[in-house]
Amino acid sequence: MATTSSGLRPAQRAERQRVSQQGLIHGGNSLTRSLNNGQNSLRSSDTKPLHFPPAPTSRRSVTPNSRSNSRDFDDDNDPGRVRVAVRLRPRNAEDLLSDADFADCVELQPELKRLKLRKNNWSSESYKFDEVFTGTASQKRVYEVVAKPVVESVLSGYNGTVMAYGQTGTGKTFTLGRLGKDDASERGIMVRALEDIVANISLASDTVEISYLQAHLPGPKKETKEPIPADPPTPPFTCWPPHVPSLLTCSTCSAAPMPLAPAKRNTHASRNEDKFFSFFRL
Ligand SMILES: Nc1ncnc2c1ncn2[C@@H]1O[C@H](COP(=O)(O)OP(=O)(O)OP(=O)(O)O)[C@@H](O)[C@H]1O
Repeated sequence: MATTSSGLRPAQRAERQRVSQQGLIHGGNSLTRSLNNGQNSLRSSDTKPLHFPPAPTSRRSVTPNSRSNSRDFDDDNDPGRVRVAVRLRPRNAEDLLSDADFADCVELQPELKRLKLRKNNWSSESYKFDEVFTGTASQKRVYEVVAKPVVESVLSGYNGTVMAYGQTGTGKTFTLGRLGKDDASERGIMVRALEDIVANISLASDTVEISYLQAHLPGPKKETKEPIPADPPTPPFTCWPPHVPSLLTCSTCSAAPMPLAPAKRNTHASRNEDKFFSFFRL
């Protein structure tokens, strides 16, 4: 988001806690077909397809973070760009307790795929995304719109990455990493992607390589001022046999220890600005 916290009213600052962006990076032409970082990540193995899947004509491609007064450019013809969705999480108990009402500073326009930030009564900025999810969007819908096309590309032989970006407490872990042990409908992108990948590969001949990376800004954080060391990148790892529980276990084992630091807005904050989840079919 282009707005800085220093210029925000309290309600706007609180609203920023609810808004996170999920960006997609994948190599195929698919729904959230954004970016073919494809040419570089194309596998040259004889056993893998070396063509891009055809671009579905029904899928729109728009550019995030365009101000409303800027030129909208429909770059459906740009197969290489990153596609970005924004998800507003529902108000949590703390928001409800403080009777925070965000409607006066943030307006979602899902049908236009826009998010409007009101700076004051006279001025607002509008940002356009590939997809806009309101607080009622289900985990299933977010997966199907944002990540499933990446999975489809991976199954076609390309590498793919789903990245969640946002301030602490905006729902990155919820969107990507929720396991759904108690409520299966809460399964996040990671679990759903693994389920689809494992269901569509040959257990006899395929291997899946996964990389899970969490990144945050090194140095003091605004809310606590204590320094938090940067995570080392988690190296890609492979699992055999490739079934979901073992992949998730490997993911947990391989992940660098996560620094946890309670924040005002998230008592379980991992303090990660970005979470990436990449998968490669080998
Ligand atoms: N879409 C959602 N629906 C319901 N609850 C949500 C949603 N998104 C997030 N939450 C809740 O909001 C809280 C903060 O979410 P989460 O821990 O995923 O944030 P985060 O962005 O990963 O934070 P951090 O970067 O500090 O780890 C959690 O209690 C989570 O369950």
